[in-house]
Amino acid sequence: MVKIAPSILSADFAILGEQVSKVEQAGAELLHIDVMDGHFVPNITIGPLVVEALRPVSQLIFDVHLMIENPDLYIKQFARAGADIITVHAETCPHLHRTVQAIKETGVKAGVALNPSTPPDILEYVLGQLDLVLVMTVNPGFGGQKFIREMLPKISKIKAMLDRIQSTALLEVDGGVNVNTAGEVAAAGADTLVAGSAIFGAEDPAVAVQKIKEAAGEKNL
Ligand SMILES: O=C(CO)[C@@H](O)[C@H](O)COP(=O)(O)O
Ligand SMILES: [Fe+2]
Repeated sequence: MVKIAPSILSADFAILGEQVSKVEQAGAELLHIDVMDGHFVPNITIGPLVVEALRPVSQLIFDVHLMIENPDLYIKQFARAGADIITVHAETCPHLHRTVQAIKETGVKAGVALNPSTPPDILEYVLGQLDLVLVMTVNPGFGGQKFIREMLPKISKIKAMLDRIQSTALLEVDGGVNVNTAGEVAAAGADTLVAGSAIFGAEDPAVAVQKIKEAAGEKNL
C-alpha cells in the first residue's frame, strides 16, 4: 500500500492543528509541509515556527519540502523545529552532495526534489545517500495545479535507478495527485503520494485520504 502525505498548503490555517489531527486519524503516514520563499518559487508560505507549533500535536512523519534558495542556511532550524525528512530542490543546490550531508548531520532524513524539467541523471551520484526522492508533477509554487502526465516515465526511470542500487529510499510524487491520477502514479513506481487540494479541499479530508489510498492500490494490483 502506498503512503499518503497530505500537504498542509491547502489546509485551513485558522484550524491547522485540527486539520492535521483529522488526516492523522484517517491513516495518513506523513505530513507534507511546503516551504516557499518567494524567490525560488513565486509564492511565500510557512517557516520553522509552524513546524515547531505542530510538532507536539502530531506523531506523523514531518516531510518538509523546501522550495527555497540557499536551503543550507535553514537546515538546522527546520531540524530543530521537528522535521523528520528535509527535502531540497536539486535546482537550488550547486553543491548537492554537501547539502545532503548537511541534512544528515542534523540527524534528519534527506530528500532531493526535481522540478518537471530537471532530468533524473542529476541524482546519480547522490542517490545512495538519499532517504527520499521527490518527483514534482507540477511546477512548484502552488497547490491545485494540473498533473503533468509526461512525468510518469520519469517516475519509472527513477524507480529503476533506486532498484538498481537496492535503495530503500521513498519515491514520492507531488502535484496534482488525486483519485484520478493516484493509480497511474503508483503503477509507475511511486510509494508515497503527496496530495493537498484533493484532501484538504474535499468535504471530508479523512474520506479523501482513504479514497486516494484505494485508487493507488487498485491499479497497483
Ligand atoms: O509542493 C507543492 C507545490 O509546489 C505541493 O506539495 C502542493 O501543495 C500540492 O498540491 P496539490 O497539487 O496536491 O493540490
Ligand atoms: Fe510539496
